[in-house]
Amino acid sequence: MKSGNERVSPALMREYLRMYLVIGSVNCLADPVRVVEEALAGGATLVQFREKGPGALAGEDRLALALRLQAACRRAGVPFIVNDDVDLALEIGADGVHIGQDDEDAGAVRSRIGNRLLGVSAHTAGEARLAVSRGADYLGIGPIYPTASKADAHAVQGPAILRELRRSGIALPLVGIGGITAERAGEVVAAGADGVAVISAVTGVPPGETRDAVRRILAGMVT
Ligand SMILES: Cc1ncc(COP(=O)(O)OP(=O)(O)O)c(N)n1
Ligand SMILES: Cc1nc(C(=O)O)sc1CCOP(=O)(O)O
Ligand SMILES: [Mg+2]
Repeated sequence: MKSGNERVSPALMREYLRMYLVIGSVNCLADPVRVVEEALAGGATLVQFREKGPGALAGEDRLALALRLQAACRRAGVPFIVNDDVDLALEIGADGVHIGQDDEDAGAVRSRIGNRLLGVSAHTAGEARLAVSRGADYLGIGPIYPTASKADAHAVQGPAILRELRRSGIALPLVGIGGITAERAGEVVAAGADGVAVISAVTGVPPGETRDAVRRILAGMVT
């Protein structure tokens, strides 16, 4: 990723959001490092380490996996973001953090992480405006469609939420998340997202097919 001491520009952030892989070991049918390497070869533009849920790694195993995935991203020049755990992100020198409405306060996280990337989940225009004022670089908006990858997901919003946020004046880079497939990626971007964040559409394909899964999603966004 481009390094420097300044906040990421909205233009570069939009590029990073294009094909955003969210991944944890529990999501994978193959070694997560292999999945990430193949996804990067297919054109993934940003990777989030989301190691949570039943069966998730903890302690040293979790740290070791984070370091291996981070190294794969560094080799590919793609930013690596940690979900929820600001301490882990700082410990390993990650490129950023993604937090939700039930996580640490976005303003406090911004103070802790300096100019690293900060993503914040938002479900309404009010949450979006607050996240912007607290220093978010992008917003994760979802679930756009039904998802089996997050047990405590909010109600499905449909692509309409993206149009609504844009209409209400939210100009920050946005990424749609939740149930997005190659077939649906085009309508998510057409509704106002700068890209798509996916788990199962990439991690749920048979080993060896990950690169093509990513390529199909990218192709689905070309209008
Ligand atoms: C890109 C992106 N958008 C939204 C989320 C969800 O974050 P959150 O609501 O904090 O839920 P968890 O992922 O922590 O369960 C995300 N992780 N990434
Ligand atoms: C991590 C996450 N956050 C969501 C939200 O709505 O904020 S939905 C979700 C899971 C996305 O996984 P899949 O691509 O397999 O549906
Ligand atoms: Mg969270």
